[in-house]
Amino acid sequence: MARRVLGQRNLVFVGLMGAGKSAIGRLVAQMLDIPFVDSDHEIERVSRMSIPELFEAYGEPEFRALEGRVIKRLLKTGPRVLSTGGGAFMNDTIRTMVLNDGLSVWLKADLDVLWARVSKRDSRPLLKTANPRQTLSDLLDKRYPVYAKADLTVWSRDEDKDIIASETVMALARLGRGQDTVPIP
Ligand SMILES: Nc1ncnc2c1ncn2[C@@H]1O[C@H](COP(=O)(O)OP(=O)(O)O)[C@@H](O)[C@H]1O
Ligand SMILES: O=C(O)C1=C[C@@H](OP(=O)(O)O)[C@@H](O)[C@H](O)C1
Ligand SMILES: [Mg+2]
Repeated sequence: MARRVLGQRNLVFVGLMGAGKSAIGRLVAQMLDIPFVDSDHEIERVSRMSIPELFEAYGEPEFRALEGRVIKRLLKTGPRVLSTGGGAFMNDTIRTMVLNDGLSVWLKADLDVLWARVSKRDSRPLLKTANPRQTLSDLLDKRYPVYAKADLTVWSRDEDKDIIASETVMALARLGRGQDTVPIP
C-alpha cells in the first residue's frame, strides 16, 4: 500500500540536522524496495569536496546554489527516497518543487535528541559557532514552522532506527486509506 501511495514520486525527507533523514531514509528505501539518494552525498560526489570543505572554500550562498541545482535534478527521477540536507526545504523554490512533485516527510525531533546526535561529530559547518547548541535551538525555532508544511510528520526519537523507518512506511500507507489529505496521483 505504501509503495502504491507514492506512485512515481520521490519520498523526500526534510528536517533539522541530526533528525535521521540520511539514516532513516536509506532504511525506508530498502523497505519500499526503491532507490535511495541523499542530496548531501550527491553534492559531495559531484564537487569532490566534503560539505565542510565547500562551506570553507565557497561559503554558504554558493553551497545553497549548488544544493538547489542538485536537488532540482534529483527530483526529476522517481520513484525513490531523497534525503535532503536540513536547509534545503527552507529554499522556496525547492520547497515548492518538493510539495508539487514529491511526497514530503518531516522527521521531527526535539532539541535534546538532535543535540545529542549532532554533537558527536563536527561535520555541520553551521554549528561551528561559540554556542552550537543555541545555534541549533535558533535554527529549530526558525525552521520548524516551515518543515511543518511537509505532507507527513514522523517523530524521530532514540528508538531503534528500523522502528522509525517502519513508522514512516505506516504513515505513508495511512495516506492510501484516506486517513490524511495528500492526494494520491
Ligand atoms: N532513531 C535513531 N536512533 C539513534 N540514532 C539515530 C537515529 N536516527 C539517526 N540516528 C543517528 O543520528 C546521527 C544523525 O543521523 P543522520 O541520518 O545523519 O541525520 P540527518 O541526515 O537528518 O542530519 C547519525 O549518527 C545516525 O546514525
Ligand atoms: O541544516 C542545514 O542547513 C544543513 C544540514 C546538513 O545536512 P543534514 O541535515 O543531513 O545534517 C548539510 O546540508 C549542511 O551542513 C547544511
Ligand atoms: Mg543528512
